[in-house]
Amino acid sequence: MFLQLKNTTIGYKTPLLKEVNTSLALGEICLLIGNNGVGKTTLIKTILNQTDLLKGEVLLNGIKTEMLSSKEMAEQVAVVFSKSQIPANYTLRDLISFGKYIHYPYYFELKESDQQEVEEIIESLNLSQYRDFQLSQLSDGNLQKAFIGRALAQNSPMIILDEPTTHLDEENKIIILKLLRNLAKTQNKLILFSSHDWRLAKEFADKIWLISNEKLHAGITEEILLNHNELLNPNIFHFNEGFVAPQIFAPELHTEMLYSFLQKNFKTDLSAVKFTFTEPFWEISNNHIQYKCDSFEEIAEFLRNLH
Ligand SMILES: Nc1ncnc2c1ncn2[C@@H]1O[C@H](COP(=O)(O)OP(=O)(O)OP(=O)(O)O)[C@@H](O)[C@H]1O
Repeated sequence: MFLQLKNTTIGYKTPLLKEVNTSLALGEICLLIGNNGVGKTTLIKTILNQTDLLKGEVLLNGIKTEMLSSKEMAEQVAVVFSKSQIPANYTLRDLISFGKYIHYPYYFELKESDQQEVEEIIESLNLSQYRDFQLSQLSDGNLQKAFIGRALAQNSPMIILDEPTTHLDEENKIIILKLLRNLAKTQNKLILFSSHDWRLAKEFADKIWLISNEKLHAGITEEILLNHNELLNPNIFHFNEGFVAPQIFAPELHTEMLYSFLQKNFKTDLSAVKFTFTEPFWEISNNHIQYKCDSFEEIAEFLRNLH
């Protein structure tokens, strides 16, 4: 296991997360989730040895992180912070090249093989046409890719990203998440990333680390979701408190859409109403009344007349 947490307690004066025992292997991609302020960034900083542990150990590649110099740490882990400062007057190629400088003093010329590698990273991220752009001229999506490129140039086995999809539109979020999963699978990188877009991000993650109630719940994505009903339970979106869902017999997407429509528009208990979707109609039954609707507008009208 590349990253190991052993009886780890993290926090500041008071603990945020207690007695964690878990690990991650190379080739895995893990999503770190939890409400604002539960300690995601603190956990990341603790792994990076930027914040002191309160108790226990963190091991990277079998070595306690507190034993690693900052250079040795950089050889093991590359980091992309969401609030990364944009260095002024540098091009995209410069930024990605910076990843190589963990290996040399800053005044060194990069070796030809390093320059070649930087070019390959630029190509692999589909950024060739922006190679010589100033960073301030890049779109948010491409800038985020460039920061990931810098992390790749560092050649470390693990990459940690703090909210890599913040500020991106849906299309760019998916591009970044696909890219991260590809890196884990094709280059055997261990990727740990936090995200508030976790409903989307979970589609790309092998594992989830969920922080709640000062505990870290770690496991295979789908298993964590199954065991933490509160994450997927649509009740959390309920706009109307008094709404109780009807029985719905329909394909998954139709069920979801009907549920979504009803919970926004009705405050009532619909548990006695049964909806069955038989293309192209919704058959509705309620206390021996049968009705057929072919649009959500008609369904709304039917239900309004019912109550
Ligand atoms: N240097 C510090 N000293 C003391 N307390 C801190 C320090 N940094 C953060 N905290 C507190 O620790 C708690 C966890 O903060 P952290 O940034 O780790 O949460 P987070 O889960 O990343 O939150 P968010 O989702 O909002 O980014 C917060 O209550 C924060 O105020």
